[in-house]
Amino acid sequence: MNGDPVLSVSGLSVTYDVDPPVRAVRDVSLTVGQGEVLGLAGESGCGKSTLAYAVQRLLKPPAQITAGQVVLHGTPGAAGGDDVDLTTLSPAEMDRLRWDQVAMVFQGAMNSLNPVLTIGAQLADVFARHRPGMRRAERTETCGALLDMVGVGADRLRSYPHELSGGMRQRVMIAMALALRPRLLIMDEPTTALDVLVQREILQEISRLREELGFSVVFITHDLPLLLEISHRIAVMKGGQVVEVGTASQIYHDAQHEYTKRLLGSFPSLTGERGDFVRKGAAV
Ligand SMILES: Nc1ncnc2c1ncn2[C@@H]1O[C@H](COP(=O)(O)OP(=O)(O)OP(=O)(O)O)[C@@H](O)[C@H]1O
Repeated sequence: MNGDPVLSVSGLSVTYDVDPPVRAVRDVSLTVGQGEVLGLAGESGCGKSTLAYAVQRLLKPPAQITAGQVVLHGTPGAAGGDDVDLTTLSPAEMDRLRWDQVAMVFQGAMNSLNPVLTIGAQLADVFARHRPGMRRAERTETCGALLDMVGVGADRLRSYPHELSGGMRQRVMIAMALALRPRLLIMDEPTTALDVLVQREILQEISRLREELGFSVVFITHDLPLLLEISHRIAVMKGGQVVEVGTASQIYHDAQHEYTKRLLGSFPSLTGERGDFVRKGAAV
């Protein structure tokens, strides 16, 4: 990992308290560096989403964090720059940090926009809640700038969700997630529902924004070839545990764990043209 850590997860365990209990996340430890893209790979059901929701403290019963810490490290020199263990915060304290410091774009997020409110109104709502002192004119201007930033265009402020394509709506969700300039963006299968070209455009956009704004990304997907392209490091999960962490190149060229090797082997595309791209390296 390069740079100071933004997030350190240590010994985190989550259980769904059903009968019999499901230990969905088992003793997971991970670190995310400043400006880093950490890919989280693994087959369906291995616990990726549960881990992401636990970090954001968005789990609901019967899910329970049974052990571990999720420390959000402060920005050196910034006010209130202490390390905070998110698992110890009250719901109200966590509400203040969520979106502001750690934001999430989840699978199908584009369908969670309110159909009867304009895009502008929904973006403005983030500022109304988290930046109550912001004047209306500034809010409108900032929302327009955000839509420009993600390539939707400020002229769409008055559009309703149904007037935008799926890709555009997902860009709006990314704008919303970045509105308060969080230091960490968690993306859980953010482009799975989109066609491949739109998916690629959005990934390039995220990469550009990350370079411009300097936030870190945890990118979750079962699409290992995609992760090899876009991640600095990749953590491979199986049965609730992280079985291997390495740079994209280490994972591709020198996977240590049998499961990682099997996962790599299950994507024939890695030996084709795309594999060639991967072998030349470089995060997006
Ligand atoms: N509400 C729930 N009650 C009981 N078990 C659950 C619940 N939600 C998830 N699980 C179980 O927890 C485990 C981890 O699920 P999770 O959704 O985190 O995996 P995932 O890797 O994100 O999968 P996917 O890629 O399909 O989203 C699975 O065994 C799943 O069946």
